[in-house]
Amino acid sequence: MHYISTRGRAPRLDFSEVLLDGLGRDGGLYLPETWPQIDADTLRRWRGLSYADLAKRIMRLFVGTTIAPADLDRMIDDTYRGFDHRAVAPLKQLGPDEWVMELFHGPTLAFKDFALQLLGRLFDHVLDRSDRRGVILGATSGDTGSAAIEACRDRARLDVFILHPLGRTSEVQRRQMTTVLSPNIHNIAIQGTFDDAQDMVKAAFGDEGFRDTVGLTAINSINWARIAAQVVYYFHAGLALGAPDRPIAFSVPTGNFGDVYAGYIAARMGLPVAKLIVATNENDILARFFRDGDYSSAGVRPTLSPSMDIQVASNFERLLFDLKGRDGEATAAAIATFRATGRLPVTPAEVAEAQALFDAGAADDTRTLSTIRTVFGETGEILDPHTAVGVAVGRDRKPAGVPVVVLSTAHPAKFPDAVERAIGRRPALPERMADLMERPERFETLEADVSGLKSHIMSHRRNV
Ligand SMILES: Cc1ncc(COP(=O)(O)O)c(C=O)c1O
Ligand SMILES: N[C@@H](CCOP(=O)(O)O)C(=O)O
Repeated sequence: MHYISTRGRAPRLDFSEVLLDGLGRDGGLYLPETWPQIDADTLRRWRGLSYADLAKRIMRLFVGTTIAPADLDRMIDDTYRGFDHRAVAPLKQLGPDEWVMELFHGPTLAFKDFALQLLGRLFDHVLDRSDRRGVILGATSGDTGSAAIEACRDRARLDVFILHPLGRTSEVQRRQMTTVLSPNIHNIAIQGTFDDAQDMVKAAFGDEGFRDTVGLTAINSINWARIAAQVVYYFHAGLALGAPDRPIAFSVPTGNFGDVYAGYIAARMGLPVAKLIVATNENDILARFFRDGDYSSAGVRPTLSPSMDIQVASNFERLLFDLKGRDGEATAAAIATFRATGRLPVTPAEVAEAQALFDAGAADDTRTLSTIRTVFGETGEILDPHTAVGVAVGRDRKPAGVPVVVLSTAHPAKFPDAVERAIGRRPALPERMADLMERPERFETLEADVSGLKSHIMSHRRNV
């Protein structure tokens, strides 16, 4: 399996290279040269596999021969053994034809653990094999950061620099990052938004000298390996509900377009997906695109679902590449126009092609709170605000006669203030995190300026 860049000017790489390189050297994002295919008979045979055994089969298609199967299998077993629920990604029925897939049973209580717990192990394996060291640089709106830190803390070959937007995460999210005092972990609060932080990460990758000097590696979903690992749970849910003999829809709370893009890949690989419902909060650039073809930037507004307070959705470029007929030049030109004018040029035919699989909607904070309240009243289940956005939009846009699985992306205890506003009770953190609010914190604050960031990394990395 080989990988190519959405902008068509970066070298073709194998999985291990893509894992370490992260972002293409032409500024593009890597994706497979061709989509692996899984036929209906194979899917039927895979019914009933454990989560880890399914992950081994799917990840092998993406990893190819660059990692020995026995090593990959061992890393996958270790990864999902660390989850708190025996089913790893359990499905819970909320109502007729409506399910939530709980993706928050990993160490940091959000769906990011599915990929990042595996990535931590993959990084170690590949760096060890080549006797190299690396610097991870990532941006977070709250959940990727803690999942990356948990996965990579105390790893001898890695330094980890995580940028979060100052004051724009929940307190639990911030503390999950800043109370990890391991010497290889460096938390930085940026005076700006998540979009500013993500731009800084991309700009640092764009400086080839810096990138090569420190051995820069990505943990955001710009890294293909992140997306690959997230494809697995779409198959897991689909198989549990009757795939390949029954199509299902997914409603996915969306910000950076990584999670729902993994669903798109599952569909491209052969999972019968009736619709992928893109559910945003008031930061609705993606909902506007899939409803009206309008991908135009607007300022980021803080909401009760802060992890989705994003208006430049990184992975959208991967879908755009397919919509543009896999033409790297055309994709690069469209992104450059978006950057220059704030509006993405797309044709009506491209929008129609996207709408064949995707639908979308947005839910504001009032709707988020009322959905948490309603679902609690109906079922006793407590949703986090991101999942509530997924349920609200899923209910609005549900295709008739098709079961909808809402991706439940975070544990409600990560957002106790929002949940309390909705139902008057604060969900408790798991016992292992009960003292989180008392633990000492460590982080630096920097301006949203990439040269300051690069100097900070040069002077704080240990791997020299
Ligand atoms: C809890 C939660 N839900 C949903 C999302 C949106 O996921 P994506 O950015 O992959 O669209 C995120 C972060 O991005 C998140 O942390
Ligand atoms: N919501 C994310 C934003 C970063 O997204 P990623 O999937 O590209 O890492 C977060 O919690 O940080």
